Amino acid sequence: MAEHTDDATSATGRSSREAVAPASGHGPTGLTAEVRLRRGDFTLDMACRVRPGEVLAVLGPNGAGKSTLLTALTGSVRPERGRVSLDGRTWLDTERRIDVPTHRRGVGLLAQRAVLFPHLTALDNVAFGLRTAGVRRRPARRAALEWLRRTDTGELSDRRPAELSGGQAQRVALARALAADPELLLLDEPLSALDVATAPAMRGLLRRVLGEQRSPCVLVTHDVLDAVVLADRVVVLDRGGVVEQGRTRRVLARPRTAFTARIAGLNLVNGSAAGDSVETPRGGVVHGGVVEPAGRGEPAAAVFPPTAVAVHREVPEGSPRNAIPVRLVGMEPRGDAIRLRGETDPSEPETALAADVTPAAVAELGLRVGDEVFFAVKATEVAIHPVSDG
Ligand SMILES: Nc1ncnc2c1ncn2[C@@H]1O[C@H](COP(=O)(O)OP(=O)(O)OP(=O)(O)O)[C@@H](O)[C@H]1O
Repeated sequence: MAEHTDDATSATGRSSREAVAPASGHGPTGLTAEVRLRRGDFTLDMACRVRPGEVLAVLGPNGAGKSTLLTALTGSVRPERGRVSLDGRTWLDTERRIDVPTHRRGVGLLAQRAVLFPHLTALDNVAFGLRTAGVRRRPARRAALEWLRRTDTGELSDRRPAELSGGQAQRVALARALAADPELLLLDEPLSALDVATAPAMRGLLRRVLGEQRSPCVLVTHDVLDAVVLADRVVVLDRGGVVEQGRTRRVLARPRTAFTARIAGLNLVNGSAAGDSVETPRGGVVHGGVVEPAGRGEPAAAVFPPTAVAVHREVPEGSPRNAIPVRLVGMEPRGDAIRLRGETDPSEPETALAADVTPAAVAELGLRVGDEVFFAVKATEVAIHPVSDG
């Protein structure tokens, strides 16, 4: 996935460094969008930029404007003011009265539930888009079969949607969206309708195929794990505006709004994959259960909830625990518990981890901010995920 800076998304403002890029003709520049769109009492007013091959996750509470942003990008609703361009081609410019219709925007959309033609086989569903783009029947079917293989549904090519599970149908819908070689890929809660047994495999598949994509991708999700695994950058919307944005890891590690803090309630230890563990750049190792295998040395994260962490003064012995040395940098009440924040690397505050412990445990250990302690977590509580570089 692409390299980028932190601040490629900003609240709308003409003085912003993120003014819409001029049509350059110097190769792909990705998506640039600046929209103001009113729906009833609600106004979406934001700007974002997504580079070629980059995945931008859009997070935010219900009603924040995530779906409204997608309608502005697809062209199904026209913003009252705005500009949208893709690789320097203008899709929308309200000042210049340009508004390219949806069907000419080259958008591939994967929705919550697969929308497939019920009377067509999986193969014909995927080939359909290619046929309408003028590809002849046989090459279209060949390409469609290849896309089904890439989404692990090659053996389902003759089935109709009614004969597919939700997860299988979603894979076919992904194949269809990608087969059309979209200029912009939009994923609208692509995993939220899948059950807990199916979602991880689909998330892994998305990670693989998005890693190979050159078009920019906007991913709307409620699940912070989707952002961690799939996105290079995140933008957090609230009441129609951008409240946080930046590289995924940084935004989640240093949340600046209550919403982000709530959704970011997962510990992440980033490093590189080594079988059923993650090796950190400073030589630490965290063991866990592999959710999706990653090649040795690939970027990976060990993920665990603060409630799974126990705090010790000394390294706990004789149990299958990870013991991560930390310096306590924060202590605050959280419901019935106390949330401790522990810094693992003073030069990188974003590596801080959280532990939810009882007030009794804090009193018993006599914990104070500044103490050097160990955060212990059982390997069975840790999930190892391959992650984006974000
Ligand atoms: N057609 C419409 N007419 C009037 N208001 C609308 C319309 N569509 C959406 N809204 C309002 O716009 C606001 C943003 O809605 P939107 O669906 O974009 O939020 P969201 O972030 O996608 O929420 P969710 O996570 O619940 O899907 C909401 O207050 C919603 O009520």
